[in-house]
Amino acid sequence: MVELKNISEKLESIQEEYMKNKRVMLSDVWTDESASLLHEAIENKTSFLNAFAIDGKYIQSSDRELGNMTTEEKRELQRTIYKDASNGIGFFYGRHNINKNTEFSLYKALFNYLNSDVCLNFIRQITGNENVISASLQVTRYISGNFLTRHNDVLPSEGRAIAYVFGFTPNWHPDWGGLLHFFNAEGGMVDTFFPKNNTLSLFDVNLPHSVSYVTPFAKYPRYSITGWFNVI
Ligand SMILES: O=C(O)CCC(=O)C(=O)O
Ligand SMILES: [Fe+2]
Repeated sequence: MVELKNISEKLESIQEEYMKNKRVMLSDVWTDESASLLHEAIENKTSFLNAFAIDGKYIQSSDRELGNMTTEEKRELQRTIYKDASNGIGFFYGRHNINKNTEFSLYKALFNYLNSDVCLNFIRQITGNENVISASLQVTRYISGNFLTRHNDVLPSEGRAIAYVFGFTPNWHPDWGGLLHFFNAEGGMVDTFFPKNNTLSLFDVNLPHSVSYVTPFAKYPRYSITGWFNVI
């Protein structure tokens, strides 16, 4: 069983903040049992595929596939990824997709919970978006060298309305990167959400944002469960 804590007494201030900034970060969101079950599953029971693009083509490679590359191949891959990133479109991070066909019982329960009326009503209340009817999800892992350059999450074909990030990273140091930055329309940085454990960041898909480069000296991976609340 996974579930969020009841936070009805804080709801009004959360709503106000979301309405004002189109983003909000909540702390201590999962029940203690859910937080530790999810954390343990992400760390020990989840296989990640490394997502990146080469010449505009979306690629997902396992850690083993990347590990088996020669030094020369790795260097070439890095060069290609960095070239796109330097032009403003780049990503390199680990992901594990969860959907209605997922068999692992905890992730199945998580998918059902995030798509339940209890959870969707909570999101509708905070954001004022009454049309939210589904959630899509993935587990993500950012290790040293991973990043996601500035973008928005608008994708009409999937009806994305609100992006969410459940943080599962205790004891993160800002020097390690992996910071969720928000930008205004002029490209100025307006806010930063710091990776933490048992948090929920919610933001409007129109807000430009990025995940900063995770430095070579990051002690741990930055783990999250992330996705979108959708209107279709
Ligand atoms: O992990 C995060 O903080 C944000 C991820 C993100 O922006 C995305 O996956 O589109
Ligand atoms: Fe995003």
